[in-house]
Amino acid sequence: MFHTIIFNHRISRVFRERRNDQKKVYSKEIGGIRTAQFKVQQVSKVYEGISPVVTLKNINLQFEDCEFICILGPSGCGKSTLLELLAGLQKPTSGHIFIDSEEVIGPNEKLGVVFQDASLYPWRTIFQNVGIGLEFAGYKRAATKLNVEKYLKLVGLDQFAENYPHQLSGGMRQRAGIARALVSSPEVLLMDEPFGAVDHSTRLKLQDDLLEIWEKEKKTVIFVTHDVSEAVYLADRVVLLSARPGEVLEIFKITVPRPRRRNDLLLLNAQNKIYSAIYQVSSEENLEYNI
Ligand SMILES: Nc1ncnc2c1ncn2[C@@H]1O[C@H](COP(=O)(O)OP(=O)(O)OP(=O)(O)O)[C@@H](O)[C@H]1O
Repeated sequence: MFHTIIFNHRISRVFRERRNDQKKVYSKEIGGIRTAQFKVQQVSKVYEGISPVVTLKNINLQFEDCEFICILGPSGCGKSTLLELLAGLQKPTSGHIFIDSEEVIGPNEKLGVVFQDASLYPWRTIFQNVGIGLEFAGYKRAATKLNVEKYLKLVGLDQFAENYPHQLSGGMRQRAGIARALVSSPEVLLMDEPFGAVDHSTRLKLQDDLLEIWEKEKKTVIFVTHDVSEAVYLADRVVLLSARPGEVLEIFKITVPRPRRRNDLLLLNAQNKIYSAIYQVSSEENLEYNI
């Protein structure tokens, strides 16, 4: 709920501020294909307090257009913090994040975010939840309706537009969260363990659905997970973070052709390579990975 309030408050402010000067360009591209140059330069994050928590250290990353990146790491290594920095929901203590050479200093309409708990308003229907960003941005009802319907269909929820979140399963609520993030045509989709709270078979189905959406929508996707098999199945590249303070330990390029089969030996090999890297570090430095 904390995420929901912060997210919606900041998003609505940003949308309102930019509405007038960007509306023309933005409406042209709504529903269309937009991609971005997205990079992270020397980013560190320290949470100040009685005992400051150094969470991320010297992160350098560059994301390619339409790339599917998974950020993998042990519990508490700073994955969610990194995603919140990328989303502009928090500021780095040092370093910079750029999208299309514009520094990310707050929520940005080029970035769509999906959290672990879907963060839907319980008093709004699924249609109203998905359309909330466009509503705040002042889009005309007809344009909003067209886009919301398009994305509800894409995530398989067109029959549930008038339902309320409590009338949907956890997996369906996550789909609604994905539709809400996509409806404003972001260039980058940021996902923080979006399937962490659903059962195993729903999770596998959602992974396949997400890949199908990604193929159709051509977005850069940055997906946080602590599940090695999920990362390897989804990603073009897997960024492995160390235990806190999170540093980039290794980046694995997953070259297994798509569509992938879960029991493909090449995928299993890729998983083993990542496990080896994790265990090597664990035994050398006594790190604990909850994977
Ligand atoms: N707002 C905050 N204030 C102070 N410390 C924080 C804050 N948010 C996170 N932390 C600390 O930063 C560290 C990283 O937290 P974060 O949630 O980013 O990790 P994570 O890798 O996503 O963990 P998990 O996989 O368990 O969700 C933790 O030690 C956490 O206690």
